[in-house]
Amino acid sequence: MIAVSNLLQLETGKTHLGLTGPTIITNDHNNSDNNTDSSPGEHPVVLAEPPSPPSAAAHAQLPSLAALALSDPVERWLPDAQLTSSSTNTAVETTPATNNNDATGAVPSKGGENLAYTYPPPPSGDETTGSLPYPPATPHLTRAPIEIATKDPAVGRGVFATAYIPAGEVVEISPVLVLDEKEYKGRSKGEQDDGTLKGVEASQLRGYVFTWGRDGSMAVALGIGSLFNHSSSPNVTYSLDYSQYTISYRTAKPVRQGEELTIFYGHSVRFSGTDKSVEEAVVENDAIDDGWGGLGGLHAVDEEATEGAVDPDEKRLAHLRSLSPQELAERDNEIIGPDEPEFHWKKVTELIDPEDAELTTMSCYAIDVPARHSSPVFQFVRKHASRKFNELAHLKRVRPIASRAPSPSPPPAADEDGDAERSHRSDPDQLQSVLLFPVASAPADLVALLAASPLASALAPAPVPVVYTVDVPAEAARTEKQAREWGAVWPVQVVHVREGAKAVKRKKGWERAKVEWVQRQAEKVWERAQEAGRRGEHPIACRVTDSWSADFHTSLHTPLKLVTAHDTRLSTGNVLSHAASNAIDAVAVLDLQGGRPPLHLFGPDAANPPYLLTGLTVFLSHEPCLLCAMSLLHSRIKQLYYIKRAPGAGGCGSLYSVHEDGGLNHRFEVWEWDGAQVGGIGAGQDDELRLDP
Ligand SMILES: C[S@@+](CC[C@H](N)C(=O)[O-])C[C@H]1O[C@@H](n2cnc3c(N)ncnc32)[C@H](O)[C@@H]1O
Repeated sequence: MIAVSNLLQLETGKTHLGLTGPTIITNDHNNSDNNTDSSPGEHPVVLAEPPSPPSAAAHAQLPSLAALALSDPVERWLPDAQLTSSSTNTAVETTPATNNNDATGAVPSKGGENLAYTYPPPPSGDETTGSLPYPPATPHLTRAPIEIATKDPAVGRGVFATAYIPAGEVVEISPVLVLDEKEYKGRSKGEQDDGTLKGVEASQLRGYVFTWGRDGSMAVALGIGSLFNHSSSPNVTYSLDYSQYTISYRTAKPVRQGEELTIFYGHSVRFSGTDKSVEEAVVENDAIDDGWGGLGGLHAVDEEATEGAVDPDEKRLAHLRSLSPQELAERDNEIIGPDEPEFHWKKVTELIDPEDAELTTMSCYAIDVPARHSSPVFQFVRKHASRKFNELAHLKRVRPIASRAPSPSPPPAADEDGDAERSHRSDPDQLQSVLLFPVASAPADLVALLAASPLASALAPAPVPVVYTVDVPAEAARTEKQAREWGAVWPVQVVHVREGAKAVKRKKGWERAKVEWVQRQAEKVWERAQEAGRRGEHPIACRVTDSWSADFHTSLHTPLKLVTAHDTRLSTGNVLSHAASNAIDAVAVLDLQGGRPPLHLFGPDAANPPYLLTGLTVFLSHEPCLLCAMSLLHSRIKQLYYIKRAPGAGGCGSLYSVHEDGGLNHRFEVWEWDGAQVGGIGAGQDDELRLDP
């Protein structure tokens, strides 16, 4: 049971516990991932519930395991500010519930709610003799090399490896005993909570139950499942199987012989009476019910840590709110160029911006003739050109011999119709090189044709000069700089027009408000990925949001998030449960339930009616693998931002660039974090994380 206090109430009055297992519906008010999105005192709105696991009272007609698993790692909510400001008549509301049931004393939260729910200490045994309540080792039958032992009386029994266990091994599948809310809490839904523990919750079992679904049911894991102790860096992850009524436990990391196998009980935990918990279970200050599951009785908030602390985001918002509309617009619209320190993103593209292109050359035939004889050469070329279009249109046709040697600024060259004439007029005997044909498309009998051409007659009795090959620029220059550099090879035309798909890297920068919006979304997905890692999953997360539009968003706009999901390959044993897939599935489930936020909350790119992820933006902690990149493409996303590359596996820049393959039926923009690798959001571990090891 996670954060019993962290209840969500829909308009129906239905109350939900934070989910156990990787499933998440989060109370905005308390969830770190959204705290910075919210105004204090306001509460999030859950627009839709993911498919519900069965309640203890409704075990018939179970949904498929797959359907449940898909929604497991998913959080969905709308930002408070938007909902309160723009959708007061929206169909749903949430209110924080309270829980005063704390055997060890209620710990009031900032808002006056009692959020604490502290674990009881393990049975103490006989203090006078120091004997343990249970034998130091307990016999059991399991195929996994594990033993139940008490190595630290303050923690009680735990599960230890008797031999090395590789990562990914299922070490236990525990059947569960499900208790409904009334049985567990000793009171019916809606019944006044008088602050005393009742029912099963009043017993020792309080420290042994897992939240089971969202209707208040709790599950006792029979077998070894109840004996895993908590760690904030666990080596075992687990998943709930609502159809089988089991919880399976799988190693998330290799475990050494003698090492304790631990699971993660919840975002922050408190164990009464055990000093160990203080170092072991660091209390994190603002997240309570992450819905990850874990055993019951999770405490809540560390008030001391948050008391008086000013949320930096709140401070920022307060400043922004103090600005006049004009001041705000000026600030928001200031363009931050890609080379400025605040700009942390680089576009992921294989396409080369023509303005940055290096010189490429092609081989051509040329001939040197006095300027006065240029015209017969041009006529000859026109007559024998094998292509309808002029393959050398991007080049000046003529180069005065004097300028053949490279020079920083070649003299203006003669062209076919104008400059040649001028050069002819200025000095008709000036020798100049004239381009004939690209070698690849020249007539096979070029020399013979020239010998029979009017040029030969014009030059007679002098012979037709030798035809030679010369390398010339293969493309027109796009900038004066390119024209200067490439012109040293052969005079080239300058074309200032940008064209189509190639013109992808317009370096105009982003509005300040967009820079901040992208940064905040990226930080949130990164936090979520780290969180997943702490729980023994691969530290990969995905966040689906609306798309930035300068006409629609301001820096006061609360980032809208449709879903956030994390990778669940380790807990589910399904190698396809990548974060992006989980997120895409979650959006589909949301839509099936009609739970997508009202369209007016989205920027103008969102499809109307909604269709897949059309027009939406996706933030990923890591570059998507090829499969996920294709899934995002099929989902019709508008943009993708990722923080870390996945060398050898990524489908958006590393192995391949799915997002700009002209043969596929959709394209999207991709940006990669380019900020500090130390101290920034991309800092730290998993640089080389492979998505498909
Ligand atoms: C599910 S039980 C685990 C098995 C338990 N140690 C036993 O002996 O039965 C949960 C209880 O174990 C203890 N515990 C688990 N993890 C702990 C930790 N990291 N630090 C201190 N106590 C812990 C707490 O007393 C908690 O109520």
